[in-house]
Amino acid sequence: MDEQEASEENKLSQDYKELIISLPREKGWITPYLYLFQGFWHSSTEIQAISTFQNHFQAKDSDIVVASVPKSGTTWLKALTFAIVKRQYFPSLENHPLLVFNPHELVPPFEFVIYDETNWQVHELPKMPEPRLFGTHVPFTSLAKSIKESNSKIIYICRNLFDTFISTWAFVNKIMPEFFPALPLEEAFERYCKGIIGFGPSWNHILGYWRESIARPEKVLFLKYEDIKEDVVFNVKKIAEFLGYPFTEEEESSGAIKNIIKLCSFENMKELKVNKCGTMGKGRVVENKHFFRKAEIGDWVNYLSPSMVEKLSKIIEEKLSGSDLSFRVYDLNNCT
Ligand SMILES: Nc1ncnc2c1ncn2[C@@H]1O[C@H](COP(=O)(O)OS(=O)(=O)O)[C@@H](OP(=O)(O)O)[C@H]1O
Repeated sequence: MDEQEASEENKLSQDYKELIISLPREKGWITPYLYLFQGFWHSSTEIQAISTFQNHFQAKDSDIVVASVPKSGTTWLKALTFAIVKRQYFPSLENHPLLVFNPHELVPPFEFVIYDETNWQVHELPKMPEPRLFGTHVPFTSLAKSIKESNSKIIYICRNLFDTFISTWAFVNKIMPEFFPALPLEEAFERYCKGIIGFGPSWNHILGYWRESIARPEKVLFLKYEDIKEDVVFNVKKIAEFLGYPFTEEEESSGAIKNIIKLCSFENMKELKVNKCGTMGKGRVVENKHFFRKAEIGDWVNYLSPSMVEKLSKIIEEKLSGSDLSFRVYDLNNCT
């Protein structure tokens, strides 16, 4: 066992060490290994956090869970959800929490904050004002049972997998521990195509929430990054209605929707001090600025070779076939 692996393993309790050893494993992107747990690839510390979450989390009917594939618009959707749902308490944009907190702090993730051994915020749960807002990258099948059985709501965001892959690869290379070698694009791509990425295979993650949104449309709202970009007003109204916080005509005419959109826009958020200079996490400290890169549709054209595009296109076509699900891969506004 090398030094990095040992340091990951040290964070685990004995029971989890035994579980982890029994799982299939592959080389990780920013951790020594990813392990196949309940059909998806996770780091060892994520598995411990997910299991604790599954065993202990008690959902309330008023809870809202922002779920996503990593690097598909989570930060944006968390900001929009917080601004929409909590607008009664923060009607003014001049002293809004989103101006001084990163969206991941306001909508904490189960697996990286609440049930993560290093950050451990379980004691905060009883203090959270309702509706409680949570984030997660955990696949639908691995969510705590009480979320599925309660009347809590889930809003899910995903993004075309070409941009999601590039966004992930760029992010990983920025937050990589110094002693870790840089991850070449080609190597990352091969692992991605095999589904070996944290919380992957990404297509199975997407299909899990997609199918649930069809079976229970009142429970899961399925959103695509590209659709929100194309018509953000329509989607903000849709999110508000789905969550049970619709905008009144008066709010609409007074510019409440436009204000929320502006507050949560990439251009605004990226320039805030908290997002330029702030950090998050205790174990692996991540600079908030890395959550804001380009926010474009189709940036992948600058990175992927024709053969890579062909390979990933075929995989996506095969994996999503029969699901009635497809993605826009170029920004139509920038197409000539
Ligand atoms: N406000 C806002 N509006 C639109 N787009 C935004 C916004 N904030 C972040 N981003 C872009 O989203 C990408 C990061 O994805 P996530 O937020 O899902 O990352 S994470 O999973 O929470 O780490 C990443 O995309 P890329 O730029 O393509 O890498 C971010 O730039």
